[in-house]
Amino acid sequence: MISVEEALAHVLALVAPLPCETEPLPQAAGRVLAEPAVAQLTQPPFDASAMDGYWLAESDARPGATLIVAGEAAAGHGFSDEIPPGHTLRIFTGAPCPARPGRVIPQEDVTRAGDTITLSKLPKTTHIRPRGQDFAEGAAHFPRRRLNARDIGLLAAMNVAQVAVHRRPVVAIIATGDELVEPGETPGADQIICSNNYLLAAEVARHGAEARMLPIARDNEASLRAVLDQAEGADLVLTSGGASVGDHDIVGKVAATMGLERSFWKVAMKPGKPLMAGRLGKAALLGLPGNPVAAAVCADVFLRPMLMKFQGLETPLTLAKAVLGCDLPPEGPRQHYQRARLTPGESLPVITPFSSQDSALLSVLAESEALLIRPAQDRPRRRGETVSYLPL
Ligand SMILES: Nc1nc2c(c(=O)[nH]1)N[C@H]1C(S)=C(S)[C@@H](COP(=O)(O)OP(=O)(O)OC[C@H]3O[C@@H](n4cnc5c(N)ncnc54)[C@H](O)[C@@H]3O)O[C@H]1N2
Ligand code: MOO
Repeated sequence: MISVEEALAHVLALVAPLPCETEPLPQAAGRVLAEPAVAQLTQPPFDASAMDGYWLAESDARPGATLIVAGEAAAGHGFSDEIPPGHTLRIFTGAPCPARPGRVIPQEDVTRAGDTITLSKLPKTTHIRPRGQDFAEGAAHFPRRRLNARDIGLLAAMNVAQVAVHRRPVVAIIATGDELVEPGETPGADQIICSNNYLLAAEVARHGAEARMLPIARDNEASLRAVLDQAEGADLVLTSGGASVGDHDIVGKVAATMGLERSFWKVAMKPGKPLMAGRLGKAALLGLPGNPVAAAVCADVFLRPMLMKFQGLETPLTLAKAVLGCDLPPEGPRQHYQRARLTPGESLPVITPFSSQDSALLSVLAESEALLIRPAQDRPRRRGETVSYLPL
């Protein structure tokens, strides 16, 4: 068995960033830029008023001064004539200011009578947003993460109507097992519902990839081979079940006959021990254990980094710190990912693993907020000790 760190290095070695494609901005949220986006203009393009009020030249800015209103500027409607000394410009938020030193007095701070205003006090700020305050033409935006709504807003303001992004990875999802039926079907007496595919498809979508759900493969060579054939063209083949040592665990065997170059089989982690990975034709293959929680934990630890790398991102697993909420016994030879609850603590949150850690319990997994990580052969831990966890 190899360590989690070694296994992660192996799975990442199976992945290369996918080529880039052009996407119109409205479709770019959640995608990863393949090259810097460049601002096509300067923002704001002119000195802009930040308030509804009156623009006046700096030389006229004296408390008590009375000025004549010479014209009006609104957002989208500049005022191009000169404002002579002793005059002021009625101005609204977003309107261009005259191109000489001046300031905007909010309308609350003046007294208006007919065509004149009298200044009461002079605010400390000019209430003018200088040209280029946000960004200049040619400025680059290249966040190393999936684009969020705030990025899309910035790119739109930069007049970037389309972006170069990495292609989304296509993930073929295959469940294996004679016992499985799809949700909505009526299982026979010895059958259960296939849940792994749905959990995995949701993970795949959540991380910006495209899930291709394939039919359930039965526990025989012909069926599995036929379904694996349907994975043709996917960037990643994600199987679950049939990974262990039982007579019906045939994923490794069948994939080998189809040319799998196996990187590893079995990882010193709990749950997730029978995990396998390799290259199958042009695709990477990640063979998850069938136990639903084992599949889910392996998705958190291995699938997510793979999906990120396909999209040009190398995001290390970010572990957080918490304080143990209970005593724990020593650990065995595998790194243990314990499903746990988080509650607020003094400086760090308090983490308390659920009492049952059986890797079939989806009800416990669904309540979990974190995976407490216990190193292999960890000594007993006492309540109050600081530990690491993977947030869910
Ligand atoms: N003698 C040994 N037996 C087992 C070992 C071992 O080392 N020696 N490892 C155990 C561990 S750890 C795991 S994890 C499981 C994983 O085995 P497989 O990957 O071969 O999974 P299956 O046997 O096919 O299924 C296990 C379990 O999960 C259920 N399952 C499978 N697919 C789905 C699905 N799509 N949706 C919902 N549930 C699914 C299946 O019905 C089984 O109950 O092996 C242990 N055994
Ligand atoms: O990976 Mo298995 O479920 O360790 O429980």
